[in-house]
Amino acid sequence: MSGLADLPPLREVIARHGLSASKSLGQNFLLDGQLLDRIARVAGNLEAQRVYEVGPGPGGLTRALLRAGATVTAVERDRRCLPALAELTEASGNRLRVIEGDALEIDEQSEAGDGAHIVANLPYNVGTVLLVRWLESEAWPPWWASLSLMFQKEVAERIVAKPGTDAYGRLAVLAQWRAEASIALNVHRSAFVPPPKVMSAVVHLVPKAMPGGVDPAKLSALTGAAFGQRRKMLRQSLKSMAGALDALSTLGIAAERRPETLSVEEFVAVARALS
Ligand SMILES: C[S@@+](CC[C@H](N)C(=O)[O-])C[C@H]1O[C@@H](n2cnc3c(N)ncnc32)[C@H](O)[C@@H]1O
Repeated sequence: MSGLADLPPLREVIARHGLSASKSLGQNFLLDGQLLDRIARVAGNLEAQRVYEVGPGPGGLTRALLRAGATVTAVERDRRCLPALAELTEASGNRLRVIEGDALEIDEQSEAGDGAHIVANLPYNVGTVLLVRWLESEAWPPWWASLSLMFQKEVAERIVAKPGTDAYGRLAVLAQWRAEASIALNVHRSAFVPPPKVMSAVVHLVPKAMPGGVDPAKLSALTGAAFGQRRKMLRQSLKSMAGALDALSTLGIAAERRPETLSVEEFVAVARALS
């Protein structure tokens, strides 16, 4: 039986299985083994850890995760990729289990198991929907141990943005409320086949230990209303949200401020008062 070291180069696998990249599935593949190892290391030491990978495609990142010693559950929508992934399952001595399906539909917690590290290189629209779902988990700490996710650079910058910047908005407040969020790695567009139009970056998020008492839906509604009219003062943008202006006044937050001047902690304090 062949092992991971004996696998043919990814380019060969892609050609043999006819895996031309599909635009509608947001497919841009990474083929450079060293870069893929660096991306896998963003998740930390994966020796004997469980990983949930979304969108393995032909399996470049999956190979790196397996090389790092992880046991991987992967969900892939494109059935054309399954034969190439089956070869990886065999070469890894069954440390890879592949589920054919849509990551937005499956019961990921029971498939991946509590404590799994989530790693994904996804089309950015699917990635942001999943990120918000993982961050808005009712149970906290959540079922996952960490998130290492590739985004287009502009989205990555919105996740880690600080108050007072143009990139600061709902995504920054939600992400930094519940996690330590950082850009771990920039990835040049030329690393992908085919190259996308924009640069990418891997964001690393680790859940924060935190007290409860804040309803994620309230924080989402609050930041949605405030940043939905980001040029307006809070007095205007929050006027139709029951209790919001009273909460601002109780907390000593001036209603004349604009949303990008509020810290994550101030948004969370208002959401707590509304929860
Ligand atoms: C950008 S490619 C990355 C492939 C591979 N991980 C790599 O780094 O080379 C995104 C992958 O996600 C898959 N994908 C897209 N939407 C998906 C979804 N909703 N559920 C599961 N997989 C999806 C695509 O088929 C594709 O294989």
